[in-house]
Amino acid sequence: MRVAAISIFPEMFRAITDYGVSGRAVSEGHLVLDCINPRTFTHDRHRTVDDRPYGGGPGMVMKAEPLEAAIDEAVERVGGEAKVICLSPQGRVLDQAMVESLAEEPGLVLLSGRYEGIDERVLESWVDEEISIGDYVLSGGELAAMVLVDAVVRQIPGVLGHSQSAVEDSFADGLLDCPHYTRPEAHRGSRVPEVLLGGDHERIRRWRLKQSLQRTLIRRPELLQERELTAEEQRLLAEIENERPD
Ligand SMILES: Cc1cccc(C(=O)NCC2(NC(=O)c3cccc4nocc34)CCCC2)c1
Repeated sequence: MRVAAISIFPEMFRAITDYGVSGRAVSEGHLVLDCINPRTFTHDRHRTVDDRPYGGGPGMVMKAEPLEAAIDEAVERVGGEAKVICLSPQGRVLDQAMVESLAEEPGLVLLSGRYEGIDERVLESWVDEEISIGDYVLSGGELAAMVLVDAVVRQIPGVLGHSQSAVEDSFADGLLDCPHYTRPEAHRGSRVPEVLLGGDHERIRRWRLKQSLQRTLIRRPELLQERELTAEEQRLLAEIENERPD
């Protein structure tokens, strides 16, 4: 997958190109990430990318011209058929279904704002979709762009080893994760659940699924509303309901 990230802080993207799963995806060629700085497309002495807002008010607004030139370059780098996404608090909040859909795109251009935001004419004419990673105030869109790339790159075949993708398959479909444990068996007097110490893999699978269902029911019940439950999951939920203290 080819991605072009537009940002006045391109070095930030080293966080995903140089580490972990996304870093390996880059080194193995599953992901090509170009970072494009709108400042490259300024022509004044101060390389201005922002200016004061019409209508007054605090802060600055990112100028349309440098951003549009950067988007043009980005679309070319990505190879023409690119979906142009602006990471923005006004966007649709990212979820796993959107991640899986974005992973099907041949190329993505990700625009990250700074200051108070970007000139609206860029959104109107050049941006296909605005996406948010959540309802809180950030200093810029770069971390959001990196969250999106990290989530999307895990969907690319060959990026995750079999074991990791098995984890993805079992729980990425809308449940919270089960508890995880590793050595030692007893840590500060707290022991690992006996079921995990035996070798009964079917019993372990069922225990983990029940734990995920229980956590989802307690912490994020709304996730269960949206999700088809298998017969087994319905049985386990009934067990959980019966075991719940009144
Ligand atoms: C709830 C709320 C209301 C009004 C402004 C802001 C806010 O944070 N404004 C600042 C900016 N925020 C983001 O870009 C941003 C923020 C949050 C999630 C995101 N997902 O993608 C990009 C995101 C926008 C221009 C520069 C950074 C937040």
